[in-house]
Amino acid sequence: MLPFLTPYRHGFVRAAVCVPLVRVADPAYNAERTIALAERAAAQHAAVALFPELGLSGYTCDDLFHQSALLDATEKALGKVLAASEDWETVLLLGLPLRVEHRLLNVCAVVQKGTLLGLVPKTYLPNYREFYEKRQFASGRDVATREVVLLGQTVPLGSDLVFTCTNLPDFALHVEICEDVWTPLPPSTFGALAGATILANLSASNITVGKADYRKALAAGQSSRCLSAYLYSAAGPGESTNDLAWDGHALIYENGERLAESARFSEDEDLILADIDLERLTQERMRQTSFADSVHDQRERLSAMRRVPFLFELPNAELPLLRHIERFPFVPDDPTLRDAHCYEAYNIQVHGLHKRLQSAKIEKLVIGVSGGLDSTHALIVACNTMDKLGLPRTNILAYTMPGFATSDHTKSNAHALMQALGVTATELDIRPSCLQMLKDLGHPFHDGEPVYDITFENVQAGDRTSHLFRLANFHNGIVLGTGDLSELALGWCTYGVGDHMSHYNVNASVPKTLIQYLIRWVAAKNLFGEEASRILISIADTEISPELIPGGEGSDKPAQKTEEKIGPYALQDFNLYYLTRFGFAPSKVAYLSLSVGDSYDLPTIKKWLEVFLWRFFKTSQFKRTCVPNGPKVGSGGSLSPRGDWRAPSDSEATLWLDELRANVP
Ligand SMILES: Nc1ncnc2c1ncn2[C@@H]1O[C@H](COP(=O)(O)OP(=O)(O)OC[C@H]2O[C@@H]([n+]3cccc(C(=O)O)c3)[C@H](O)[C@@H]2O)[C@@H](O)[C@H]1O
Ligand SMILES: Nc1ncnc2c1ncn2[C@@H]1O[C@H](COP(=O)(O)OP(=O)(O)OP(=O)(O)O)[C@@H](O)[C@H]1O
Ligand SMILES: NC(=O)CC[C@H](N)C(=O)O
Repeated sequence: MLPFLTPYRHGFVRAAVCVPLVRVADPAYNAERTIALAERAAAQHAAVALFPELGLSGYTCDDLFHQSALLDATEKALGKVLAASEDWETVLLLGLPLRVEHRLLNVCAVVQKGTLLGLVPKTYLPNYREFYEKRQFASGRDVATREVVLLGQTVPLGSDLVFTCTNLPDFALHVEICEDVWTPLPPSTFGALAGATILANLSASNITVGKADYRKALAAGQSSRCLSAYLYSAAGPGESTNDLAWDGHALIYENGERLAESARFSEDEDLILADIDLERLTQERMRQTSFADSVHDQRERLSAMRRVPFLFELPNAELPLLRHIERFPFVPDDPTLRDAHCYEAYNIQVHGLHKRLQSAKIEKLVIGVSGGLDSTHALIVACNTMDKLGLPRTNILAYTMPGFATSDHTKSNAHALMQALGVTATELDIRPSCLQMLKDLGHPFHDGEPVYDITFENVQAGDRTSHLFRLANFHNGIVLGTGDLSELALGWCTYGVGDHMSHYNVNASVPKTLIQYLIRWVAAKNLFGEEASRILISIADTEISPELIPGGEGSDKPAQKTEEKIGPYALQDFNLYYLTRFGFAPSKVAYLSLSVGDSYDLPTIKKWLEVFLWRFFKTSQFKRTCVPNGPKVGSGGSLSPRGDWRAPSDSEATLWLDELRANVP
């Protein structure tokens, strides 16, 4: 088995996109520069390395393409690269002009370990505005043969080739050339439907103002629509600037996400690398059933496509993961993106509640406000919803309900918040009714014994819920739920008569790490005024606790620290995202978590992942199979049985735990 610390162990392959220095009509020089970059890609254990369109001759040769001397020399240059490739595992994608059936094709030679695996011709030749390719070239559609003899090898030729790695079947490659992806039906679409996970484009796109963004949109769009990776390499320094300019734009995209991009306009050659998550792509194809429907519709064409097998010896060495992994998948590192996510999450929540109140013709909300994160955020959403409905915020009946372990700190924050927001604030002491219930149960706490068991905890959570529901009846309102996605994943809520239940829950699809950030975001935007912002920051800074078990004598702090019990939310939200959104095995989740490169070491990651697996797969699904309504907020996140997550409440967790224990050192 490969070492744990290599991307190749976890379903990734490494891709390189190269922008060599070229000299127009100097194939010997171009071969030399190509070999130098290919060697670098091979040394980095890349599985594939892409070069630009017509890179061995230069793209801008114009009518020189019809000079035999140039064509002969370019074939010779290919022979040189082919010979150099003997020792490399990396599959090289090289651009050159090639004579076939008395026509000139613009092709990609697919080369590995001294073998010509295939030749892929350009299908769509641009012949408009600055482009005159039809003057020199024919399309791949214009030749009848499906095989040529080149440099002594018999090689398949066509845009219908899918290069499939026999020992890593998810690694399947399709190639197209520049303009091909500018068309409504790019050849790579069929490549993807035929099973290719990596689509490569050899390009020689000249640069004009704004065009780089357009290329990125194409790469993002094609990779998303095809649930694939998209590699793109535009020609760079050295191409003729007779009438055009070249920026050496190299891109690696995966399912709409940019993994790597070159610094453009460099006067030097360039090479970018990224590790592509093939498992993520194949998981996505399995999940998105419309992908298979498209295969069905195109089956005639797809079944005629040809597979070219090749072997890629996996590097048996520790390698760093060349890919940025964020600790907080629900809260992006990039400030602009994060701001946009917060705006959307918040508005989705408000929109959901707005519609529910309107359609139920109910104008009042009942909510328990603890001074903790979840109820604070739900209260903010409630206020904004009332504002939008044109109803007074006093229609929000907010109750702070101290129990046996409520700290002065959270209680005073709860009061201050309710006042600053202008809602109807009431304090309701639950201790008498809890004591009554503990007495009815015969619980020793009623007789003064410090027994703080689950019953003691849930009596308080249940009593609050019981009060809130009856208050809703009494005032003709609905109970606003506050429990978040992370708690639902971990089963960290009191079932039924407890914080599990409400009439509508705006937080059900919002993970704790995002709630924490949303509260800071609302404060930073000062959406509810200075005083509210100050309190929001204080709440966001408070240690997370359910406050159900009292601290020691004279202590104002509750005994429970949630994250000591169920693990840091930073880790558990990470686990939640990768397990439920992508279906990755626990060992891969641990590997990704370690690849974040922050202060969490592997034993810590493993320990809390084990807790997550046990709680998520074994003990808490019954809580998720019956949850109140609430809007789905993020792509990685709804556990509603009516939406994203339908699962048996009586399954085993052994499989996941064993996989973790067996495969994580
Ligand atoms: N598979 C299954 N199908 C159907 N029912 C099942 C079941 N497994 C257990 N049960 C039943 O469910 C009971 C367990 O569920 P439950 O009554 O909810 O109790 P439980 O999950 O044991 O306790 C709730 C936990 O959530 C924590 N909590 C509560 C409230 C708020 C927060 C917070 O921080 O936000 C945290 C609290 O500290 C405690 O650890 C079992 O005693 C059993 O009766
Ligand atoms: N002292 C309290 N007063 C009023 N409501 C409370 C109180 N404690 C808990 N609740 C209600 O029960 C819900 C669950 O309690 P819990 O303490 O888990 O959540 P929270 O305090 O809002 O946020 P966090 O989960 O971050 O602590 C709260 O969101 C709140 O609606
Ligand atoms: N070489 C090409 O096929 C270039 C055409 C493409 N539309 C571009 O501008 O990049």
